Amino acid sequence: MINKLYDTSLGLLTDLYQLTMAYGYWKSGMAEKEAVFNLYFRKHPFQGGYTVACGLGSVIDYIKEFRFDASDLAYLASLEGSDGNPLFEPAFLEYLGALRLACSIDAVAEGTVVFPNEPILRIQGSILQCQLLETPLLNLINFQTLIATKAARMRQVAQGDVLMEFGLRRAQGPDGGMTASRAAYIGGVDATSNVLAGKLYGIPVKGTHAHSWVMTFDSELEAFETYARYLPNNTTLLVDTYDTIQGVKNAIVVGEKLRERGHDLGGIRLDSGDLAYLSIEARHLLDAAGFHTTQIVASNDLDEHIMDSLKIQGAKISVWGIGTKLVTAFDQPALGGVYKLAAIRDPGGEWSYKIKLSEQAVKVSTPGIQQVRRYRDNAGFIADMIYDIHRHHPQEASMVDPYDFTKIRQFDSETEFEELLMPIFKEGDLVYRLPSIEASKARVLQQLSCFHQGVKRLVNPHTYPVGLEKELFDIKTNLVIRARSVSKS
Ligand SMILES: Nc1ncnc2c1ncn2[C@@H]1O[C@H](COP(=O)(O)OP(=O)(O)OP(=O)(O)O)[C@@H](O)[C@H]1O
Ligand SMILES: O=P(O)(O)OC[C@H]1O[C@H](OP(=O)(O)OP(=O)(O)O)[C@H](O)[C@@H]1O
Ligand SMILES: O=C(O)c1cccnc1
Repeated sequence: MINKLYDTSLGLLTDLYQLTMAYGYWKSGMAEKEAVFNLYFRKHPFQGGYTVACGLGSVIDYIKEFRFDASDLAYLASLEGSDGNPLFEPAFLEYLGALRLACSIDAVAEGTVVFPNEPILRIQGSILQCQLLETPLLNLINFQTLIATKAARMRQVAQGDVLMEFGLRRAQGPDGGMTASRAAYIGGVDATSNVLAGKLYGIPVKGTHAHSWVMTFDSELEAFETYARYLPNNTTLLVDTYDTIQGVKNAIVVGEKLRERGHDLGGIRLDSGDLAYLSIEARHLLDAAGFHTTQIVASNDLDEHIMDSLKIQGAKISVWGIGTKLVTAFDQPALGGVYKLAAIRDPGGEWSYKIKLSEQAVKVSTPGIQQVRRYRDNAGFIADMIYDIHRHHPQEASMVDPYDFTKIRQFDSETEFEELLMPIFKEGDLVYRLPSIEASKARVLQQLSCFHQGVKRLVNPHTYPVGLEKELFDIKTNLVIRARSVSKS
């Protein structure tokens, strides 16, 4: 999608430092050193208790398209260092021009519920190639995961109501709008007003009309009548341009005419004022006139908290139109996903595990070639365990709380589980069939239904247990101790 938007290949959609490091690896003969990186986040967005992974579809498109074309190389050749000489030598640019990605990528499926420190993507390949992918992978996963999570939160509040995404006009540019529409649909909205997203992603498109339609006519009634005459099968009338209650009455007049012609009044839309009071009044008026199935649509700066409050107030809203707060993730506009080196293969073929130290314990990275095991019982998911695929003995496991090593949980060989990371690319070849966008959307609901209600609540959610398998925990602890002593010596 984005390459079409900008009419270019996408090798340069990265930070300059990835290219300067790549050059350094190439010059020093380290380019082919094998490495493993993990992409994960440290804290749920929106002070929530869960996160919905999204963006793998775009990652697959990106990796398939990845290359540096002649114009990219010409641009890189024009870059200069501080001494005015070219930053990159021609032989390196030739190397980039011939580069074909040969990384192996394992990832969790789109729509999977994930938790802090769990790898969403694990990338294994030459250090040079893994490094080049850091920025684009974070770009593709962070935003879509954020928006899918926001939409999932709204879906949890809306329960069975219809959710429409109206955000394109407020989105962060064209690509922000397109990706938000895709991620919001996977996360839980039913339709979008974004017609290009409808065409390209197969998302249902829906909409009402704007205030300008009403203002164009001499009266609101004439505006409603004209709209209903020409769009009798798409008639949701915006009733708040002048006086909302009078607007509902005018909509009922038009609804009666629609009925005489064999159609029905689809809905009315409220876009200002007290949405609880007005929706209850509108429902009375509509029901009294026999319009029991006419929907009440609400919009106006809605988010999951206002929706929740409106539900508690008994608002009679059955369709929610949500724009700005959804597509911009208004209260937390970025997910802090990171991409960290976890292992490097020695010349002898052995893996050497790596950690990034930090003063804050939560920021110390976890080493190893990781997989996530999600345990369940009859009631649903009970805990996730991050383990090292080369070390762990799969039958029985001890899981350590990484922030309190005295908390240890045992899982016997009878406990059911699923593994979250699946092979996506093997040495550059795609080995995964991306599920349909509908299947990814269904996965979110199916996954969320298996978590305790406390994990899903909006305020002070319960912390779902995520631990490290004991052997991995010990490896990490020893590496931290060693790294701290080296940094002091
Ligand atoms: N009953 C309610 N409880 C909680 N929040 C509400 C309720 N009714 C509306 N809201 C929210 O309150 C905010 C009201 O926005 P605002 O102050 O812009 O008023 P307005 O009615 O939209 O006025 P305007 O005519 O300028 O559009 C919106 O975010 C809306 O979703
Ligand atoms: O409020 P949002 O969640 O972003 O939903 C989209 C909004 O976009 C439209 O109006 P617009 O905001 O363009 O104009 P208005 O504020 O005058 O209604 C629509 O009427 C909604 O209010
Ligand atoms: O169809 C609508 O009602 C709509 C579309 C975009 C933004 N606001 C409303």
